[in-house]
Amino acid sequence: MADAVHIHPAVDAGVKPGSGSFNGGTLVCKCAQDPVKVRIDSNIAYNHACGCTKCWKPEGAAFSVVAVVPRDKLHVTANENKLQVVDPNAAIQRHACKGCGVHMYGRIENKSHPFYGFDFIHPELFQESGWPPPEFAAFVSSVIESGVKPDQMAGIRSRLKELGLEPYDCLSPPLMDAIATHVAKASGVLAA
Ligand SMILES: N[C@@H](CCC(=O)N[C@@H](CSCO)C(=O)NCC(=O)O)C(=O)O
Ligand SMILES: [Zn+2]
Ligand SMILES: [Zn+2]
Repeated sequence: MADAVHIHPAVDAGVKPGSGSFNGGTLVCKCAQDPVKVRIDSNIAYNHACGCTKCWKPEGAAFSVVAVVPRDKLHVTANENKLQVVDPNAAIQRHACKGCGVHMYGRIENKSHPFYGFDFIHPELFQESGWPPPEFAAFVSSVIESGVKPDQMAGIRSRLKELGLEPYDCLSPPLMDAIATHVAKASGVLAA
């Protein structure tokens, strides 16, 4: 039998509820010395598991856990010189630590992108606990692009459902609606 796929260490033992009063904290990379630190001065939103090939995942995990914060609530507070952009051509410019490879934040620079104004972060990097848990799983079919066998997908989707993470092959319906609304307003189909 193929080895069981690990979704992500933050959810493999069950999705832990948040404290209900989380309001930010400090993300810390995995370098033993001179870690990069990023301060977040707000709660996180739309926390989800993501199966896409571009989001950073810890060793052995098939999914990342990723959420958004307003870009003006994010500040790099230590060792910013260790950060480099993984792919300058991607919509989300992921700033990774050159020492440990962890992605500290992903920023959208294109002002007409539907999610402009939000930065993507991995809440497991908070030194504080209590952040709101992932709510759904996005880009589930994309794990095949990272090497998961297609015949493992039924098991992965049922495990995600068991964890309460509804699997979607793009984003969740509210986020897809937000994208379509943005596009319809930009084209004039909907009043801005
Ligand atoms: N099948 C592709 C999908 C990649 C993709 O579109 N990822 C999304 C979600 S990332 C956070 O949820 C996205 O918006 N990407 C834009 C970008 O990465 O710049 C794959 O798996 O690579
Ligand atoms: Zn590092
Ligand atoms: Zn992703």
